[in-house]
Amino acid sequence: MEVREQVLLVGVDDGTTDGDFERSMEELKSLAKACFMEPVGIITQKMESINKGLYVGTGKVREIKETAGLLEAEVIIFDDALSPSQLKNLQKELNKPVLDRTTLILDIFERRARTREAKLQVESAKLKYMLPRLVGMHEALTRQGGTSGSMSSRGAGEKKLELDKRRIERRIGELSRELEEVSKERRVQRKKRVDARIPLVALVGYTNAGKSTILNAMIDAYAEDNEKNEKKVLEKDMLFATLDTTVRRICTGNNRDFLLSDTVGFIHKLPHGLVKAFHSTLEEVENADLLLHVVDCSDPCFREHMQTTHQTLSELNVGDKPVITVYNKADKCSEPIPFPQSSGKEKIYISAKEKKSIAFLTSIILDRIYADYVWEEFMIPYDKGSVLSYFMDHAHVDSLEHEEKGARIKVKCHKADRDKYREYLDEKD
Ligand SMILES: Nc1nc2c(ncn2[C@@H]2O[C@H](COP(=O)(O)OP(=O)(O)OP(=O)(O)O)[C@@H](O)[C@H]2O)c(=O)[nH]1
Ligand SMILES: [Mg+2]
Repeated sequence: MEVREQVLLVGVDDGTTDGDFERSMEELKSLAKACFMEPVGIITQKMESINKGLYVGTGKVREIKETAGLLEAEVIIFDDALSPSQLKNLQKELNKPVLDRTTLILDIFERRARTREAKLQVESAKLKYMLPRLVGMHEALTRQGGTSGSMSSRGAGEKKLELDKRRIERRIGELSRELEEVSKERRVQRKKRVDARIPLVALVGYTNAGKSTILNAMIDAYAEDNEKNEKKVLEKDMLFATLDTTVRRICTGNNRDFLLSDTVGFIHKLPHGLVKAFHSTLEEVENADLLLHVVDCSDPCFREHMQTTHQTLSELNVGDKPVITVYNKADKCSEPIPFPQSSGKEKIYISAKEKKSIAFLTSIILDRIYADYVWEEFMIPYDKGSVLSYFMDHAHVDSLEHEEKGARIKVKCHKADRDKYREYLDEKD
C-alpha cells in the first residue's frame, strides 16, 4: 500500500464571513487528500489581518512547530497563497517543507492535465508561481543539507539560484510561444463552427457540481449508440476531475443542434494567475452564446460557491453573458425540491442522474438559444431550389408540401433568414 505523507493544515480566520472559514479548511483537507496526503491535524488562529511576515502570529508559529513534532507531520500546509517572504520565513522557523493552497491546486492540476494544452498551461502557471518564491525554497534545502553558515556554500547557493531563475524564465518564454500555437489551432476550429452557425453552450460552475455528468447524460440521450463511449468525459466525485475543455455536438435533430462544452471547475481562493493561465481553454466560455451555471444545490455552501463562480466569470470578462442557473443534484437535497422544474426563464432545478431532467434541460436550452427564431410559412417556387435547400439545412422544418406553384414549408427560422427571404413568405390574407 502506498505510504501517504502526513500533513498539518494551518488557517487564519479573519472573521469576515460566517461559516466561510470552516468551509475553506474542509476544502483544504479535500485538496490535500486529492494530492495523496494524510491530514493529521488542523491549527487555526483568529486574527483580523494576516501577519505580513509569518502569515500567523509569532506564538502560533511555536505551536505549529510543537504540534507538527507531536503528530509527526512531515509537511505544513497553509490555507492561502503565501507571499515569497512568508514562505521563506516560515520555512526557516518551522524547519520543515511548507506548502500553500495554491501549490496544492497546481499539484492536482498537474496530475489531471491530459491534453497538450492543459499540460502547457499548468507547467507555465506553476513556474510563474515558483519564480518569486525560489529564494525561500532554496534556503530550506540548504538548511536541510546542513551546509548553511559557511560563506563559500552560500556563494555557491546564490549562483545556483541565479542559474535556476534564468532556466525557469527561459522555459516560461518557450511555454508561452507553444501555447500561442495551440491557441491558433483552436481559433481555426472555432471559426469553422461560427461559420456553420451552430450555437455554443458552455457548462461552468464550482468543482464537483456535476458539469461533466450533465455533458455525459446529454451524449447518452442524443448521440448514436456506437459513438457514445468515445465521446464521454470523466465524471467523478473528486475535486477538479475535469481540466480540459471538451466540446461535443448535441444532435437533437431538425437542425436544432448545439455544441456543449465542459470546462475546468472553479474553487474558492483560486489564484488570479491560475485563472489567467487557463485563459485559452476558457476561451470556449468567452465565445459561448449561453452559459449553464451548474450549482450543486445539495451542498450547504452552494451560495458561496455561486458567489465564487460569479467572481471568476467576471474576472474572465463574461459576467454579462446570458446564463441559465442549473440547480443540480435536486435528488440529494435535505429539503426535497420538486424537479425538474423551472422558476422563470433563468433558473431550473434538475438531477443530472434522471433522464426526464436532461430532456427538460435540453428543451430550456433550445428555447433560449433559438429565441430569435420565428414560425413562418414560405411558398418557394420550384426554380428556387437553393432557397429550399437553405431552409432544409438551417431551419427547424415542421412540414413540407409540394403544390402546383412550388414547395410550401412551415418552419421555425432565424429572424434574419425570414427577412432575407421575405419575398417567399406565404401571407395568406
Ligand atoms: N446524486 C446526484 N449526484 C450527482 C448529480 N450530478 C452529479 N453527481 C455526482 O457528483 C460527482 C461530481 O460530478 P462531476 O460531473 O464529475 O462534477 P464536475 O462539475 O464535472 O466536477 P469538476 O470536473 O471537478 O469541476 C460525481 O460523483 C457525480 O456522479 C445529481 O444530479 N445527483
Ligand atoms: Mg468535470
